[in-house]
Amino acid sequence: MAKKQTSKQTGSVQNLFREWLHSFKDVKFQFVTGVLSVALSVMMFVAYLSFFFTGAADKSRFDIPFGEFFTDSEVKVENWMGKLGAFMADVMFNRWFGVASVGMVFILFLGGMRLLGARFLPLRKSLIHTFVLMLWLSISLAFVFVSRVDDQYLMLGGAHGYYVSNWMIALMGYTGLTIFLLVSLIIYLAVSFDGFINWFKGLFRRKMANESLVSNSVPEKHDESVLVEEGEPDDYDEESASEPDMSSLVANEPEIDQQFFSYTRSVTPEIPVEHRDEFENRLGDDNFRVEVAPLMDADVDLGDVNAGEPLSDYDETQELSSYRFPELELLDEHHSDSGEVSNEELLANKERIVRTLEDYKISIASIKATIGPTVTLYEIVPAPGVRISKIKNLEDDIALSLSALGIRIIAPIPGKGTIGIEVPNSEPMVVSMRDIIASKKYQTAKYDLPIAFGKTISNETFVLDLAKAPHMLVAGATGQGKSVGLNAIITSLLYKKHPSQLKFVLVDPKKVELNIYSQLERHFLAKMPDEEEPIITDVQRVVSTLNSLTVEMDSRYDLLKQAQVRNIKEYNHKFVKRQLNPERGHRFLPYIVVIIDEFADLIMTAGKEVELPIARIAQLARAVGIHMIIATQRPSTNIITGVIKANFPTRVAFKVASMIDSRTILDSPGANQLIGRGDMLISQGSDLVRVQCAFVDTPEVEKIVEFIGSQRAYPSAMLLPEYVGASSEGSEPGEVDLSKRDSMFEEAARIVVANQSGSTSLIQRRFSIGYNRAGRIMDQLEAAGVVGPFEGSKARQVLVQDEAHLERLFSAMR
Ligand SMILES: Nc1ncnc2c1ncn2[C@@H]1O[C@H](COP(=O)(O)OP(=O)(O)OP(=O)(O)O)[C@@H](O)[C@H]1O
Repeated sequence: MAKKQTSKQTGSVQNLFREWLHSFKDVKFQFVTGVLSVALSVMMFVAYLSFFFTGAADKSRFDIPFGEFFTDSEVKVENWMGKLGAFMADVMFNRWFGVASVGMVFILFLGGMRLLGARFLPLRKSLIHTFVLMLWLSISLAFVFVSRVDDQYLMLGGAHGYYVSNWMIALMGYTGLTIFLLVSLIIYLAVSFDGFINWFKGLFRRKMANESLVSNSVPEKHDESVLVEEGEPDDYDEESASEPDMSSLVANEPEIDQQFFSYTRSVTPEIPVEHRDEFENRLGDDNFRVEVAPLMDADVDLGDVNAGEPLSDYDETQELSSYRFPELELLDEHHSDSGEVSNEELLANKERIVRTLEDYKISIASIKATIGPTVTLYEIVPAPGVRISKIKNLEDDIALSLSALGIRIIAPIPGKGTIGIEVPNSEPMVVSMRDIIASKKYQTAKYDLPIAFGKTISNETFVLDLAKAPHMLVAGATGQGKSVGLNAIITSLLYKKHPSQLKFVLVDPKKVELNIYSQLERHFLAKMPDEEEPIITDVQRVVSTLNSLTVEMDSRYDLLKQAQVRNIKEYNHKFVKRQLNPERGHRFLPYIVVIIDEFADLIMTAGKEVELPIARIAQLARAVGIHMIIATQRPSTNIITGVIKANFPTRVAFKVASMIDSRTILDSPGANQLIGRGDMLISQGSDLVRVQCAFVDTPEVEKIVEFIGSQRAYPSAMLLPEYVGASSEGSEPGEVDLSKRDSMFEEAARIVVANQSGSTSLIQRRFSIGYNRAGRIMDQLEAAGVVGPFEGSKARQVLVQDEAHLERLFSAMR
């Protein structure tokens, strides 16, 4: 009884606390609090500033009793903010943290401005930094000025600094405290600022390098004075100064590479371009490290060596280095009224399950309940000799006796040998996206494309990697949570990925569902060059965008082949390590996630035209980082065809109308028994997991989009390659008018002959032109007899063997 009362009291305290938290979400409340905080911080700052000039004069006033000080109008002070100001400043300076108390004013101002909608700095980080600095500064100032306290009107370190430093001096002595303060400052800087450690190490390295250069023998060809004066590269040592061994350069030895690279980087501009090419050819196509070769060239004047820092890894985020990831505060906490399953409910359900089974002469050995957000799983161990199929057949009867919709029986639970009965909770809980994003599982997930879907039946956060999925089919009857699910997918990717690492292609024939994301155009979206709208709604545009994605896919495969890697991850790793030369068309490849809402509409209107490119992308695009998510309301076999199904191994089913629909999407029944509102089944191969989808409301998505959209962006959306329909690729060469050759015709022919590859994407890449124009040039090359006819996905055959032959062909044409 007493226990019940205590839990009731705790519940009401929790409710009060929740209400209090909720009041912060009220816009008026936020505005008023914001205005008050900013005003108070300004007043405090003025009082604080004035204290430096008026503190001495006002000091004696504080001897007057507190009540009298404030009530007696005869008592006057000098502070610019009057008695209140004098009092506040005295408290801040002398009783709290001394000069460092200004940190509190700063935080009050920042918090107030945030409530008014202005974001200068991240609030939480600023709070932590300010607090740490306040403590440190207060102790340090008190320590340094410890003997000069009594006759001063202001204690620089405040009472806090005074007492703590005195206590620490007694504890570890003056020397101990000095070391403590210095070390704590270094640790703080190292933890808080990324560049600090390198800078700190650099202090010692530079010193050591100088010493070693002065005292040791330096290879003769180096101009010692210049090297010493300009500072050595970080990892300079004698070994790297001596003649490098070519084999060590080619072998994958990162440290050595770095040394040579850093050492020779600034030499490279001195090497004639032809010279560099020679070495590049010798060492292999795309190896950035080949530029070290000129180090062996005795003619290079090393007197000009500008010993720079080692060339660090390529940072794809550099262009938008100031980009801030969305903050957790943008998401709301959604609390349903209760969401808790009472003991009574558990016991009653258990009783009913046991009784129903007994009615059918099924006895059980034990029963265990696991409470999930919307469903409770009762795990039954049947008594020996009971056939599982018998229990499964009673599904409807048990559902009837529990008078609950959406009972699902799992017989047996895979890997457990028990039978599961999932019973919906009478008061389902809403799983907030905020909780899922804040969860350790999502935060620490090392996935390439983490999707935080929601919570499983045992209340665990469910996160999957879209990069491994690798394509996803989402189905569910209208109003069962599909749109919320898509928003959860996009949100979880936005919270983890930088705009340089991920692009979305959003297709929304309904025109309303995904339109909300159009503000992300210049950060996260990809589109065709001539496309005006960032979200694709027109069916014909969808067809060309999908085809353009297949072109992008092919061109990514070409890049992977040239880089001799198997997938996007290895490719990007090589690119980041600067082992792939951007001048040879290499680029950092962002993941592309294609989301198609209402796939049924598309198939109905465009049929095979969309099905074929989708199937092609789904079959091949995984390795090159293109992933598809298609959603539909109508999971019938004419929409989700065999081809589509075979290529979309991850299936997500919200509640559907019938068992047939469930079979179409999941290959098994179950989705028809879900309870709706985000209740879903996720199938990955043979696994079927029931998950309550995280809830993210439209205003939250708007806030996230606004947060990202208002930041500095790329000049445009990522441009997909242009697509020319198959008809123009395969057009008759006779139709091409060679008197109107493209201005790049000759250059393109030379590249094709030099590479002995008739690939349109090669021309497109080399000249940075659209696919249309590159395709036209290729047709002209065919008409001129430089390349053979179009051969599908393969590059065309090159008919001209060398440049001399080509030149003869040109002169015949002129
Ligand atoms: N994960 C969830 N948790 C709680 N409630 C949800 C969840 N998902 C959806 N709902 C509720 O269901 C309603 C309908 O969801 P949603 O708009 O996602 O359905 P839908 O399947 O996309 O419908 P339609 O196909 O008609 O667009 C939401 O407004 C919300 O109230």
